[in-house]
Amino acid sequence: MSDEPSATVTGITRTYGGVPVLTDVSLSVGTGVTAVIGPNGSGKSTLLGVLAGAVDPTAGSVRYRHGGPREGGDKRVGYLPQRVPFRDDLTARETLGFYAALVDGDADAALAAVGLADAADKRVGALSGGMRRLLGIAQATLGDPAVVVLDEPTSGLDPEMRERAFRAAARAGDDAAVVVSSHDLDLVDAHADAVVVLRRGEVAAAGPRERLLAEHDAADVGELYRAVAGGSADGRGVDDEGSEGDASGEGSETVHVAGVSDR
Ligand SMILES: Nc1ncnc2c1ncn2[C@@H]1O[C@H](COP(=O)(O)OP(=O)(O)OP(=O)(O)O)[C@@H](O)[C@H]1O
Repeated sequence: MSDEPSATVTGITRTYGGVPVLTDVSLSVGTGVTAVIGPNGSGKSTLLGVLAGAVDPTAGSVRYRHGGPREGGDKRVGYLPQRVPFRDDLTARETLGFYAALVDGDADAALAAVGLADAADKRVGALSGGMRRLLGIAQATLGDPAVVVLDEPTSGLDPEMRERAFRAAARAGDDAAVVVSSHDLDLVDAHADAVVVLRRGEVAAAGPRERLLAEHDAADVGELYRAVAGGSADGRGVDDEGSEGDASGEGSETVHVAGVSDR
C-alpha cells in the first residue's frame, strides 16, 4: 500500500443557485475503503460526483495520481451514481459487455467478483434491486480503475445484500481507492479503513477509522456519527463550538484520510 494519495480534492466549493452545498472541502484518499457519511443533504453525493468528474466544482481542484476521469482513453475512475440508467432488456453480461468494451475490461470477471456469475444471462429487468446494485458495482470496477466511487451502493437492499455489496466494495479496495457514501454505519464500521463525516457541506471529521474513534472516544462509527454529525437530519443537533474534528474544513489544509488499514 502506497502512502501517496490516489486522489486529492483541495478547497472544493459547490453552489447551486448561489447556495453552497459543499464549502472548502479538502481531503485525500488512498488505497482501501473510505466511507463518506453524514445526514441527508450534507453533500455526500455532490462530493462523490466531484471526485468522479460528474459534478464540476464551483471552486477548488481535484488531482488524481493515475490520471482523472476525463484524461485519455483509460478509465481511471469508476463511478456508481445513485441512479444507474441500465437498460432492462439487456442481460447482465450484455450490459457489462457494453461498458467493458469502452474500457477494455472483462465483463465475466467483473460479474464473478460481485457474485453475479450465475445471473449473467438474466435480463436486467428481471434482477432484484440488490442484484442491480451489485451489477452497478461491477460496472464501476470494470477496467481496474485506480479510484472507485460508489454512491450509496446499499440503499434499498436487505441486510444480506448490503453485506454483499460492502464486501464487493472492500474487495475492490484491495488495490484501488474506493470511496463509498452510506447511511449503513454498522457496515462502515466493519469495512471502512477511513471515514469522512460531512456536516452541512463541510468536513466535520476525517481520518483513519481507528484514529477517529479514539480521538472522539467513540466505540463505533455510530457513536462517532452522533458525536460529530449530530442526530438531526440537517446536523443542527451539534454545538458549533465543541464538535469539530481534525479536518474542520478551515482553510485549505488537506487531510489524508486513507492509506491506513487495520483489517
Ligand atoms: N442538481 C442540483 N440542483 C440543486 N440542488 C442540488 C442539486 N444536487 C444537490 N443539490 C442540493 O445539495 C444539497 C446536498 O445534496 P447531496 O445529494 O449532495 O446530499 P447527500 O448528503 O448525498 O444527501 P442524501 O443522504 O439525502 O443522499 C441538498 O440540499 C440538495 O438539495
